[in-house]
Amino acid sequence: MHKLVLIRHGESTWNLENRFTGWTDVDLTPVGLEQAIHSGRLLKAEGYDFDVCYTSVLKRATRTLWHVLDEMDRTWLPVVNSWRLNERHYGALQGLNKSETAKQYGDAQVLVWRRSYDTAPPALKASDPRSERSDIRYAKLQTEQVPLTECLKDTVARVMPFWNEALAPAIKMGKRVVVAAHGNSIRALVKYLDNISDNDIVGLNIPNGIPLVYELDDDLKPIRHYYLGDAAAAARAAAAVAAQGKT
Ligand SMILES: O=C(O)[C@@H](CO)OP(=O)(O)O
Repeated sequence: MHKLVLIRHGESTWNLENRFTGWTDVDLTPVGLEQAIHSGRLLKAEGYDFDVCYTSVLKRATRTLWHVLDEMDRTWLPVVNSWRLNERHYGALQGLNKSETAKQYGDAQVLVWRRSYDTAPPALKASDPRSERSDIRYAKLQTEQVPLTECLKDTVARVMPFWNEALAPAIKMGKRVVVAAHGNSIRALVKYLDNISDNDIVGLNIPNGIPLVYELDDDLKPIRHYYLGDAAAAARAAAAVAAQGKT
């Protein structure tokens, strides 16, 4: 039996301000930092240890991982950063307030933009100053690989090669893996792992800064999964994420 630990980053400044974030590289708030530290303490207290760590190229996730590892006295572990674990790109919504957007377009439309499987938010123009296409961290990618918007289906399509080529082989080799990523890149992984339908994935929300443990069999099929710590608090935090897009 393998254990895979997934952690969504701690609260970010734009989570606090309730803004669509996507690939915008905002930092953790003091609360987010505490959530990361708490996750590290919890993992250590529960006897977890890792051999290799994976995260995105966005600082809210990398910093979350660093603090988790610091608390576990494991800052020396190898860390692989991949853009494939980045948050889903939020297109022209990046920077907008979620509940103001719901007031303008309605709760139902914002739910579609936030949680539908295959409807992407309006795209950024490539010339928009918010576009990440000129960001040096993506310089080695083909232009079209740096999205101008994404639906979850698009995120699944770019996360899955990373699962197949990096995460799954490492887990199969017996390595203990932790992934510090984002609400929607984790939803993409969970959709695949639990074979969640396109309709049911709409209801899945991942809370900030709480380790989500997947127990996997030898074929990497999930046996069960659970949040570490207070399960009721994790459920409340997931419900609060769901409510962020309402008026
Ligand atoms: O804004 C975002 O990039 C994500 C995660 O914070 O938000 P949502 O939960 O609305 O998909």
